[in-house]
Amino acid sequence: MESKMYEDYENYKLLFDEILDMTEDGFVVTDIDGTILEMNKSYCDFLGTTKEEAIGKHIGKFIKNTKMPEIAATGKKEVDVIHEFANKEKIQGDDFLLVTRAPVKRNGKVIAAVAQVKFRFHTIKLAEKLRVQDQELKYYRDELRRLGEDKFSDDKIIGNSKEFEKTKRLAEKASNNNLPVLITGETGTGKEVFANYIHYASDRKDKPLISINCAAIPEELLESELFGYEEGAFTGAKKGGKKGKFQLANGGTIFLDEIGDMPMHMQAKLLRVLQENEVERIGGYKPTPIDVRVISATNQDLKKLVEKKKFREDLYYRLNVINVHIPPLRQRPEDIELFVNKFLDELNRKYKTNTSISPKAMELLKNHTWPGNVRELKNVVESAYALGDNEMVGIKQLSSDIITSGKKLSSGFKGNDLDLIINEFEKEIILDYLVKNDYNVSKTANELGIHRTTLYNKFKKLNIKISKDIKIE
Ligand SMILES: Nc1ncnc2c1ncn2[C@@H]1O[C@H](COP(=O)(O)OP(=O)(O)OP(=O)(O)O)[C@@H](O)[C@H]1O
Repeated sequence: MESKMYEDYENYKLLFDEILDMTEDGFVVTDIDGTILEMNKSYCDFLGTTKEEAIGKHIGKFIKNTKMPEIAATGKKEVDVIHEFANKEKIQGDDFLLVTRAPVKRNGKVIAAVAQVKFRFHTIKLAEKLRVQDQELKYYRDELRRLGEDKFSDDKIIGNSKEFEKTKRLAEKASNNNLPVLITGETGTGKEVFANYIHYASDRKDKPLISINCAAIPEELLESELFGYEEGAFTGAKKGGKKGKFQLANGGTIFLDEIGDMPMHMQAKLLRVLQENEVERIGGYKPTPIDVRVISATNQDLKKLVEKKKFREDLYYRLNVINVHIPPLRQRPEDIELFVNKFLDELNRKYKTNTSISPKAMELLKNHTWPGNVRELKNVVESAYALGDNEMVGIKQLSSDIITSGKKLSSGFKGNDLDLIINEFEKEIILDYLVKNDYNVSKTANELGIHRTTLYNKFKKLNIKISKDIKIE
């Protein structure tokens, strides 16, 4: 039975329009003379017109060599014929179209003509465009990987002191297997740099390296961050649940930074994951198998934490299969110069300058004890560079603690007379502070923590003359 809707012309038209606009092919309906009765959006777009503009006009206005009146006149259908455009200037790139045209008959009499236009060439071009884009994407992906490798390749890790070379060789060995690695070292020694290096030198390099700082995440969130949760696992749980870092790192590496700060109950859960090689999301009942290489790092003495019962002994042994220890900077002063030059190079490249460092300033940096290690050194170089005049980083740009700590170590004993040595040492410090403070005596006295009069007395005793011509380098 014919639906009421089909009897209603207006409803039928709406339905017809909707269907026509769904297809990417072009459709046109004309009366027997070629006046456009309907044209869908795809075809309008293709011809650079609109429905409002086209309907009621003769099709020849848009397609000069149109065959629609001919179809109506002959009453013959044409399937998938090639149509070459005469008015190319209007057409967006396609010279040919595949067209099916048919007369519409009622009681054997032609009442209209319809045509379906397949934008095949359009599609072929689109496919070609996609192929080119795909190639580009592949190129950039490879490039990114190459950059990643480059970033963490052996020679990008600064340091060639004997101690440091040992560490590098161990890390290189670690990258050839899948065993757990524990990286130890004081803050700022480059533990994260090494975790990156091990991952990108391993055959997991094309898979993710996922890092998590166990100290930075609130205790109550750590479990869901590491292992994920199912939908509805707790109030506020995201729809669809959430993958944990272990799942995200599947096939790759997880870097558990500051592992010494992991709460005891999480340590038990972590141990289970490492033993079973599977994770269970919070609120889940089916564990998921995982293949993840674990690298952890700490600046704490985990052994001591084990003794104090703050770290599980079984977990400690499971994580510490390969121990990569990074020596503090003060134990490898030979590397300091390399770092300073590298950081200055980076700044020069970034800001297109040519700043160098004075030998005296370099000497002080080499003699500083660097409690904050490489991170501290990097900050010092950056701030000295920022304070300088773009040509030279000198003592003036260094902070007083670097000058004093550097001096203490650098003033080797040059004579036998203790007073003489002390005087020489004192004179050097005062001169450095004077230069740093632009020969402002009050400021210098203030920074040295002595009275101005005392400072003047020292000038006399040490034969220091206040003049900007004083050369200390
Ligand atoms: N050998 C190295 N070569 C190049 N850059 C380094 C090296 N070691 C450290 N750095 C740089 O020093 C800074 C600190 O390094 P990183 O964050 O890896 O230290 P960390 O030991 O993980 O510190 P923390 O214990 O505080 O987390 C970074 O800017 C890093 O790029």
